[in-house]
Amino acid sequence: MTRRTELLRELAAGFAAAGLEAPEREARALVKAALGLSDLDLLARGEESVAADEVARLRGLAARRAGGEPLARLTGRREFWSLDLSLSPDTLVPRPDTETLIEAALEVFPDRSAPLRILDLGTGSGAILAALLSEYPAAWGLGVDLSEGAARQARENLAPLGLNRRAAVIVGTWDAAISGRFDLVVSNPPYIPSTDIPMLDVEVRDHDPRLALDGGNDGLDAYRAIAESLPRLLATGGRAILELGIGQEVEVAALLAAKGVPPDGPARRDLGGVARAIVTMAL
Ligand SMILES: C[S@@+](CC[C@H](N)C(=O)[O-])C[C@H]1O[C@@H](n2cnc3c(N)ncnc32)[C@H](O)[C@@H]1O
Repeated sequence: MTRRTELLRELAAGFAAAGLEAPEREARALVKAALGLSDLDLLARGEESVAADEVARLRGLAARRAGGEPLARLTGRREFWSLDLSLSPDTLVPRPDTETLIEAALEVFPDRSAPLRILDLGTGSGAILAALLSEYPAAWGLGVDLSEGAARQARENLAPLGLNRRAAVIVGTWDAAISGRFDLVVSNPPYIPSTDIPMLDVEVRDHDPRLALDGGNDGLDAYRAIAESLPRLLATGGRAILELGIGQEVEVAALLAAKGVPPDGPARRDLGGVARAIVTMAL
């Protein structure tokens, strides 16, 4: 018989030996997610036993976690903007930093009842689109992704949230299949320079799809394509909000300005102080 506390200790010891940064926290997160338990279940009812088949399952998951597989990949789920999203191998794990884009949107479009037309380029799991539609109940949105698997996943995430009636997701390359204008164009494009990809943490390099990471030689390919199309995609008064990789603000601002859609000021910073969301001036 294995008690919850014993299992936690065993998994944490394995994670520490594997060099994970926060072994106890990781063990708690894995046990909670895999067994559907709360912090209270672990704290106040830690002496309860775990069934042998569950222990075996958890040991298997822990071995994968110790090998560098992110928790979100093991559970197939990730929370973004308090929305519970499903992942597939075709989707990036949405990052907390990306919530800076949602905050920027709420700042520049403060009227929550506005019937915004929203375009999310490279929608992946649909995280950004779902968060925006949940904040703007009268808005309508279109998600685009080159990956068919990601587009399918985005649709599967929008439906249980009741957002599919106000959204469509299509497969395509950036704006190729799109006509019409939008009040808000958002994108978290792939922005890692191709040659940096082998140096990324194993959790990212081996578990996020390459299509979601690779921004070409200098990391800016997607921004060039998006900047080119913004003038024909934005409606009067429209704004674009683009996520930036570390140190990309100056170059992306110049790309946008060159196409007549300059930033409205400094990029909004994420919680780590990184210039993360660049916002264009209203057209
Ligand atoms: C960094 S991920 C962002 C995913 C999601 N929006 C998020 O923030 O979690 C970039 C997304 O762009 C998509 N993508 C890459 N190249 C593309 C292209 N040429 N046209 C459209 N989408 C593309 C990828 O498949 C991936 O889903």
